[in-house]
Amino acid sequence: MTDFRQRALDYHEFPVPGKTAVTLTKPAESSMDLALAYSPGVAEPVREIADNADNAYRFTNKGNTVAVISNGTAILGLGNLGPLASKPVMEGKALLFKRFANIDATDIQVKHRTTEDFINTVESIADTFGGINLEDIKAPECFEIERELIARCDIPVFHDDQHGTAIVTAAGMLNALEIQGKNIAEASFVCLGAGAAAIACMSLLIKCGAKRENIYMLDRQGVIHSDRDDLNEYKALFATPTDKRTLRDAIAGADVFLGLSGANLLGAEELALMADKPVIFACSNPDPEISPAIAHATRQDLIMGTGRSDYPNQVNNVLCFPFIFRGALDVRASEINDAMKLAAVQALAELAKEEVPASVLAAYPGIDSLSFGADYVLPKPMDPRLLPRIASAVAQAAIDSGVAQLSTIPDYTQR
Ligand SMILES: O=C([O-])CC(=O)C(=O)O
Ligand SMILES: [Mg+2]
Repeated sequence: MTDFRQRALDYHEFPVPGKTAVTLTKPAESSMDLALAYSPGVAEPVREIADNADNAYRFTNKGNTVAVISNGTAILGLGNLGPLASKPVMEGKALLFKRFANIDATDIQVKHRTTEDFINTVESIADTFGGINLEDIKAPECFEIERELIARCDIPVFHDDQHGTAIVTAAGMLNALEIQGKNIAEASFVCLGAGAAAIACMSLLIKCGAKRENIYMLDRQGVIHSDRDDLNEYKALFATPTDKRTLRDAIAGADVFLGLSGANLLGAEELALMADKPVIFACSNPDPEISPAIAHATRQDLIMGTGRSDYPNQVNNVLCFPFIFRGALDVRASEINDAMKLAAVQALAELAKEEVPASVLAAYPGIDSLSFGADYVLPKPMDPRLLPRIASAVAQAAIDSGVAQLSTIPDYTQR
């Protein structure tokens, strides 16, 4: 483990600090190149954009850029460690945007006093970019931040920890429940955590057929029930009339455990109390609510997912955010709406049921076969089919729901 720690630090430090850099897309070798790139040539696109803002998509990098913006108040499952400490994660998201969807992402860490300050800062710089990916911002502020920025900006604003996580969770959950022979409308859910990801996941699962009355959500105080008077408006949506108070009370007989909270909060004794053939998605990063080793030692009939890449069933927003932005940017969608999110859920869930090409297996040494089942409920992040499938489904949904400004979907197989 210390070895891995050192390796991770070295990866970030050498050969140059950090994970991203800027590259040039135009020649800058001759004096003519410079005359075109800078003064006097640059004045021409300036005039065009001043005349018509849409020309920014034609003459600048706006249309292929996403700002990854955080204030560091909820970094992974590590907590509120401040904006600067979130920079490795935001650079990491930029790396993933580039690697998986060829989107040029810029990481931005915002130090602010009030929520309004943060909103104003992001609004003020939004026009620079084709889209805004909000990341690792704590609840409940993240809900107001996202709502306000969607209203004030005419580019897509997407809080990845809410919707990216929810889309991947919903796709994996639909598949896992199908494999376990359970119907989402009858399944009972325990959601440990009541932050941004938890609320978004349960809300999207309800849109996919889960019943609100079959859900127990827990925060640090225990079960969110109707007699509590300490609930914000978002948690209150999940308050149920019940005598259950603890995780142990809630989990007895449950079909699903969804963890979006912190490390090691689910005990083996509690896992043992769940219904037959349960689904456990322990998604706290980097350390899950229960380790797969303990979970599998406790019972054999479960399907287990985590947020990590080193175990089967990685339930992580990396399976969504690069591709949903690719589709949104390519048809210049003004927002990422529910129709686009549900299209992404469906595309992701369906892809897991298809045969896995040898090129995907080659990217995972140590795995010699993958097929739809308990250890493969979601596609692998290295699967090159994610881009064409999700981006085109999302772009089509944007067109069909009337938020796209362009009506042609690129041929992703030609990229
Ligand atoms: O970064 C990850 O692995 C997933 C994520 O967004 C988080 O945990 O906040
Ligand atoms: Mg995050």
